[in-house]
Amino acid sequence: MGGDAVFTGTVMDVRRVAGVISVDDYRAQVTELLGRRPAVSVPVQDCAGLVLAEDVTASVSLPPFDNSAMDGYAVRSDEVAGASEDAPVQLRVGEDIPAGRVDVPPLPPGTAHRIMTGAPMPDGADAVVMVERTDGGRDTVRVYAESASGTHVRRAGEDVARGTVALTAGTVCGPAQLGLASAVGRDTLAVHTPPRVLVVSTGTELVLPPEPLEHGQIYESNSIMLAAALRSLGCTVTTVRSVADDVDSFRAAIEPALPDVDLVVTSGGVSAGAYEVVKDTLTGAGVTFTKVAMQPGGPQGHGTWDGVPVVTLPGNPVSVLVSFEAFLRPAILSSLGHDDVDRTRVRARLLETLSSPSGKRQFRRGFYSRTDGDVTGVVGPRGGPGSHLLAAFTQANCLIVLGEDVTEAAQGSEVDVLLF
Ligand SMILES: Nc1nc2c(c(=O)[nH]1)N[C@H]1C(S)=C(S)[C@@H](COP(=O)(O)OP(=O)(O)OC[C@H]3O[C@@H](n4cnc5c(N)ncnc54)[C@H](O)[C@@H]3O)O[C@H]1N2
Ligand code: MOO
Repeated sequence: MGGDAVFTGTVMDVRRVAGVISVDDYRAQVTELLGRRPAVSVPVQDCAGLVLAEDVTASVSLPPFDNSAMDGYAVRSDEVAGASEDAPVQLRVGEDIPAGRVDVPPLPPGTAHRIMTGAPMPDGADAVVMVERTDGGRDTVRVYAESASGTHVRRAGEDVARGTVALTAGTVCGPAQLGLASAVGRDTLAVHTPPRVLVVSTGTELVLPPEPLEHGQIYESNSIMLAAALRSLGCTVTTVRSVADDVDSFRAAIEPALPDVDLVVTSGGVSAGAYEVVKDTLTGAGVTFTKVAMQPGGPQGHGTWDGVPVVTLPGNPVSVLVSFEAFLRPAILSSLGHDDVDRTRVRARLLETLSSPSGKRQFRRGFYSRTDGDVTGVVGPRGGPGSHLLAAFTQANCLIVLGEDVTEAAQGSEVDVLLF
């Protein structure tokens, strides 16, 4: 079937459903809420993974001076012209020039300076003969090979010219970028630093391991997942792992921490029943609660609490992780200055037929694999659509995305897959 396959299903414009917002619009709102993190000066060694908030101009050229690419002898190329095993050229050995020598004397005619890799070329020398092409002499040296002008010489500025922009704002600082920043003399860089996040799990039923459970109680797991996901983006995370469904307890758990965090992420207490502690506390107090046209992860809220951005996620564990993928991850990456905030998206052929609610974008946990000779790959679901089915998530390496207009995606049809 491959690319010829079509989805069956009815088309529905989610924007026409009262009170429901599309995934893309909601993602844009959360991204706007988080904004752009301020630029902060950070030691270079702590910048891995962060995005530059400035152009880095080279204060020195790279290399900063002409230097030797080999251990050997700095020579005048015309003096070793024609040298060979049978007709070696003999030169007097002048100075030793190890790397780091700063008082390099010029090269007199008829002389070779012993020079090491990275050491500055002496004035008068225009080539290096590798030690292997000589007898390695200390007072005089026999040179067995000619060396054209420029041979084994690394020219000043051939990598980076002083005064030019070595790295542009918006660059993601990986090992090579941080190496270059150091090489051009920087010890700090202006970068967008990740937010400090307070993660709060609400629910009177929540118990922390290893306390024994009573019937009706469950072990708390959302804060562990969220903290891990947030830390993978570099965030500093503190957690409040279990707040009872009671407005006073919720306030008491969060308000004292607000001055020290940049973002609050809650889970639970946002749907339609009684005891919706997050909704009860924050409705009309800076947070808007919405239904997003997606499954799982429908009930959502976002806004500010005493000026601090708050994102309130639904309580079901799979909804938490899918919401992180759909909203928090792109919004945080954007706040950190990343242009590319999306997971790698590929097309894959479905290994079994899936159904999806009309008018909602469905995210199914899946396992994607490349197939030989296939530019896309194949994907099969892991577990059903239920947002309580966390175990299946641990078997997944991707999310299968079924669009709002899809009610059934047939086995063999192509679907979008977001790779973790
Ligand atoms: N009448 C309606 N009921 C529900 C609706 C609805 O639209 N109308 N939406 C359903 C959907 S979809 C979701 S998702 C949930 C969201 O509910 P809440 O955000 O209020 O979450 P809770 O009820 O507090 O918890 C849901 C579920 O998740 C478990 N949970 C919560 N926190 C944790 C945690 N930290 N660790 C592990 N598990 C957690 C909780 O025990 C519940 O089973 O509402 C539906 N209902
Ligand atoms: O939309 Mo809820 O998050 O599935 O179970």
